[in-house]
Amino acid sequence: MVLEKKSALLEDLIKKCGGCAVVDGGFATQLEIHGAAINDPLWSAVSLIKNPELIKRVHMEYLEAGADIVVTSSYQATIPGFLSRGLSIEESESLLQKSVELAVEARDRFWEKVSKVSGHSYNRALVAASIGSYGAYLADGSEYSGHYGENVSLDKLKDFHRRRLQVLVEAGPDLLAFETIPNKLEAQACVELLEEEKVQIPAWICFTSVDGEKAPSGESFEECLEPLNKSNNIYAVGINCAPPQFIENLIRKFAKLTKKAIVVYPNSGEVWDGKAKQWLPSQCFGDDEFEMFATKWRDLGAKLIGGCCRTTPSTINAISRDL
Ligand SMILES: C[S+](C)CC[C@H](N)C(=O)O
Ligand SMILES: N[C@@H](CCS)C(=O)O
Ligand SMILES: [Zn+2]
Repeated sequence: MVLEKKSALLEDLIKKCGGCAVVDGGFATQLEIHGAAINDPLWSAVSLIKNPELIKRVHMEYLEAGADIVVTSSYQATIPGFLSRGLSIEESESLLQKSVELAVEARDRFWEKVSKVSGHSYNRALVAASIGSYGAYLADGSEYSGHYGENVSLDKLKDFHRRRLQVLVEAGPDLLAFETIPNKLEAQACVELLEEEKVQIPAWICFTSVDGEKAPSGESFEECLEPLNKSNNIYAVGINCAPPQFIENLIRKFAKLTKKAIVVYPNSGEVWDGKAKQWLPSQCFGDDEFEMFATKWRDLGAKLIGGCCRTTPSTINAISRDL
């Protein structure tokens, strides 16, 4: 019942937006633009320790740009990651909770401000708690390979995700955003966990893709979507942090494989070098191209559209104007 009410909130937002809501853009990218040093095993989540005020500022910038959904700073925030930094379990859990609080505070402050302006065109945004893949935690680029090795079982992945999920859910986000999932095993672990934990918050699960056809593991999306299609917890499925030129084909593919809403928020087209920990120049798309792409993606049926790494508030502004 609670799950249905919360899903209705998202459904209403999509309706208010005319059928397609705008997700924010590269969170880590905007932190870096403001000078944050994130070459760190915790990547963007290091800012939860070092500069929480900057996190709030970045959320505000995406809201001002027109994001209807803001994704929290918890992508690479994990309890084992914080523990290996010398933090206690209590401190680690409180940072996870803080990631949701910062986004909720930004959303509430922004909404209070714009509500006073007559004729504004904003919607009250929703907060999606980011849950990065196991590969993101490994910080070795394996969210783009999907190869976790033979020792990584379904149970191990569930154990990895369980406590963080509980803490994030407890913090009260509107949605859960599983990001850069690279294989079927992890997608299945996430779905089973949502059921086992009786989570009453709708979720989306986004995969990466490095060839525009399959998940990074080489598994077909037909296989990967199979456990998701059966789950009431999953509101939307899609792709994040893959190059934008793959998205049209992938939406067409997903539309044949699922009745779930489709969510897409690609990166700029640059490619992440997991060893060197830097973005390699590649075919890279700017705001004007994103604007054109977004119309196409909406027309193909995507209900949630935004940007991921190397996109900025100006990208989101272009998408928002367009949609
Ligand atoms: C989406 S990738 C660019 C995030 C960073 C990666 N997990 C790492 O730590 O190297
Ligand atoms: N939402 C994440 C990126 C996922 S690839 C972040 O920017 O921290
Ligand atoms: Zn990304």
